[in-house]
Amino acid sequence: MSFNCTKLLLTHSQIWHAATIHPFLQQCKLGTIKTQQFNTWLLQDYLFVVEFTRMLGRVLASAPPHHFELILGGLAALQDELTWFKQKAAERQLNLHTKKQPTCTEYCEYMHSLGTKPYPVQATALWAIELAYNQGWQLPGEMPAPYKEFANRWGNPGFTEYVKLLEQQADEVLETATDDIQQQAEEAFVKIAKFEQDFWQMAFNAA
Ligand SMILES: Cc1ncc(C[n+]2csc(CCO)c2C)c(N)n1
Repeated sequence: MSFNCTKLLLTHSQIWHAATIHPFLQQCKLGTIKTQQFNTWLLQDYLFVVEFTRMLGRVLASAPPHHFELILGGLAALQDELTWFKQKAAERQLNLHTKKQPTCTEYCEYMHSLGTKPYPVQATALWAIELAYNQGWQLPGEMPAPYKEFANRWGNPGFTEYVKLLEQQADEVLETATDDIQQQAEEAFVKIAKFEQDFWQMAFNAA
């Protein structure tokens, strides 16, 4: 089998499972998540998405021109995403000028470090980060209000399509990458899976 995103998911199915199926999301689905847990996630995720926006800017700077369209679409969508996060925080009377928790800080620093990695590694990381939310919010099934809005935002068919196109772009450059770069991409995938699991746990621990 050639080296691609499917292979990464198959090779690391267990850790990917832990990244996308977490009690935090299960309790959103059950409606039993505590406000403090959810609000912690919301605030920390806003801070994460700010740094993710910067990461996507760096991915664009490393990408071949025929990959620009998808990445530029993603960057444009982040304007709305950040505004929406601010709205959700305001509705809950949360202060966005909050300190990042250590897990969030570490993940953001890792995203920053990806900027010096070869493009196939960055494309793989971008796909993995988006897939984690696409699957994570989709897998539990229909969620009750107010979580339904969150689940739909990242579980909807349009977002699923975007993530598929990110996978295609990553696959295209992974297939012809050197063994060393493929190995770096694999390391990035595993690291991101662990960060995703830690991020859910960080919010869950806020109970
Ligand atoms: C910890 C964490 N991991 C992944 C995402 C996914 N994500 C990052 S930016 C964005 C908006 C669309 O590109 C989405 C869905 C997240 N939000 N938080």
